[in-house]
Amino acid sequence: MIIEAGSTTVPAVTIERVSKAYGTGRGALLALDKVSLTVARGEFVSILGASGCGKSTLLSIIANLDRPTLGSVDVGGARVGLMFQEPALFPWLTVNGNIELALRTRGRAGGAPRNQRSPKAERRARTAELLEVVHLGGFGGKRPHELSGGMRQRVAIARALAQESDVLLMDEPFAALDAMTRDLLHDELERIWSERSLTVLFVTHNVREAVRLGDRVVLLSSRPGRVVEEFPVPLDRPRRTDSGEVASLAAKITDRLREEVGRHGA
Ligand SMILES: Nc1ncnc2c1ncn2[C@@H]1O[C@H](COP(=O)(O)OP(=O)(O)OP(=O)(O)O)[C@@H](O)[C@H]1O
Repeated sequence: MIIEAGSTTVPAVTIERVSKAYGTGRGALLALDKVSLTVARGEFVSILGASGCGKSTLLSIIANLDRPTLGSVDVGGARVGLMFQEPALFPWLTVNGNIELALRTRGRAGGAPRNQRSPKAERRARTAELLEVVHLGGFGGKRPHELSGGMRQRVAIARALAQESDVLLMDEPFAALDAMTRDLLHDELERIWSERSLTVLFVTHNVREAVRLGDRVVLLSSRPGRVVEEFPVPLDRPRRTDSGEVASLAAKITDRLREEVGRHGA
């Protein structure tokens, strides 16, 4: 749900003419070339592009893990969370332990203290709540290796919520999952996104997934990454990945993507 102030949308992320070169001189590699993009608060934007077009580089810059060579990114003080293809949970900690650690590094249990509980008891209660949100109630005592890939990604979503992220950057988070689990997680992510008014930038190679989830699909060119075209997705939610409407817009975007990949001989 895009958040508006009066009749204008409120930007959550403003990317202005961001270029990124790795290395210097003749050996320099231009990964991003003057990428500009504004994402509204509460918007879900899918970013699509061929392999190596700089999608991960762009997310690292937005997360302030890397700096642009030129240009700027403004997240207006929002808390930015990152989620990767691999959930990167601590294997020696239980599910509860992984979430509680995220709450501890946030320095509080999330939200205002609601009663006289100790910080530890508050973290426990908050962890239990978050596990319910991702439909993992009762799994808090398990260790990551005891969970399926889909369940581990749900823990990663709960951890991102524990960090109270306003903006969630997702780098192919469901790419390693089977189609059925992916469908389920699409539904859950969409529910959590709309309930919590999150802003999401979702990187994927999968065109249908991009259309299934996005308010907008932003197509990046092959290296160097540039914004080639943006496709609004005017389809009612919830959508189904295998619906005719999703397939038809995905086919149009795939044609454009092929053209772009062909142009660069990738
Ligand atoms: N630290 C680095 N040093 C040098 N080159 C890098 C570095 N990180 C990325 N690159 C190069 O920058 C380009 C963009 O990489 P990036 O990982 O951002 O692309 P991507 O679109 O996310 O790729 P993929 O879809 O394959 O994950 C690639 O050519 C990559 O080899």
